[in-house]
Amino acid sequence: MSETILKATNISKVYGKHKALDKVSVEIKRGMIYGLIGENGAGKSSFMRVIMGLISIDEGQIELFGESGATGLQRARRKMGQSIETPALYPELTARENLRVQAANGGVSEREIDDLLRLMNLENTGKKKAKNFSLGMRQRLAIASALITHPEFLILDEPTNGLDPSGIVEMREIIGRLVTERGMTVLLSSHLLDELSQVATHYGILHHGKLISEFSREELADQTRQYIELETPEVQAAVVVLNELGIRDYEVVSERGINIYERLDDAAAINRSLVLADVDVTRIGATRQKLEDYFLQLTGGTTHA
Ligand SMILES: Nc1ncnc2c1ncn2[C@@H]1O[C@H](COP(=O)(O)OP(=O)(O)OP(=O)(O)O)[C@@H](O)[C@H]1O
Repeated sequence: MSETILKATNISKVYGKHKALDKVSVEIKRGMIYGLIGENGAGKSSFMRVIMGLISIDEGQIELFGESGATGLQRARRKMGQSIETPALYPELTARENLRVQAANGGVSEREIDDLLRLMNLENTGKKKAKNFSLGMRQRLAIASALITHPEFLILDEPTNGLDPSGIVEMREIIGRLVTERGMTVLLSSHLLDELSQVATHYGILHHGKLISEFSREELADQTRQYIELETPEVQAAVVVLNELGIRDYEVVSERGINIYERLDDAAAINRSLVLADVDVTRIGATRQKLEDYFLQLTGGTTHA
């Protein structure tokens, strides 16, 4: 991962008196899937629009594919696709027919339509017209339309919004494929950290127009790591047993609570040892910090994602 695809520096956007973006800096390298997370109104769409050149900025610099300045950015944006302003889907046409029209509009060949239909899990939609598609199918068709011109960098605004759990999983898989099969770079947004948790390689948390935190997938996994949650009225006695079992990576988190960060598959055996030592256990089990709790922690816990 070396080439910088997007370098946005100190981007600010003001609507009247409202600062929708406040000195936002983001760097995206080739092959990254960058997830922009923020509650409604945090500025996600504004940032994406700014990057695509759909709205102007009040402050800051944008560099795309190493290019800057009006002409350079215009050239660079030809290598980009987006689903911010969803291309009009023709409701009376099938998925294939829609893509044919998009190919004609984009002045590109129809050669890849089959591959795009497969990539987007739309190959079996046959004669079904777009007006009869589910929301997930419509979103996938919109992405297929954005891909018809072979973009290297794709911007997707809330691609999982409104989808049911299986639709979300499908969308995540598809986005993963864009990177593995097509070598693309993706910037996408969601108001839920959890929805992008298994797809993005990097995250930026946007809150009231400010980028308040950035972390990688690995850092997120560390922050929200799995542990065994042990609840007992006899914390001191339990600690003695844990030490006897050779468990070192644990933390007493409350008067009745201990989090154990190792031997995650051994909760039953740990429970047996505690009971044998006459330590009351009111609850024991593997758990993981909820991503949305982590999000609230980052944003100050005052708002809901
Ligand atoms: N054209 C506009 N004129 C005035 N205010 C705007 C305009 N577009 C956006 N805003 C305001 O700027 C802020 C950021 O909006 P933006 O759409 O970028 O947020 P978002 O994170 O994408 O939220 P959502 O998920 O609701 O789309 C919001 O307070 C919004 O009301």
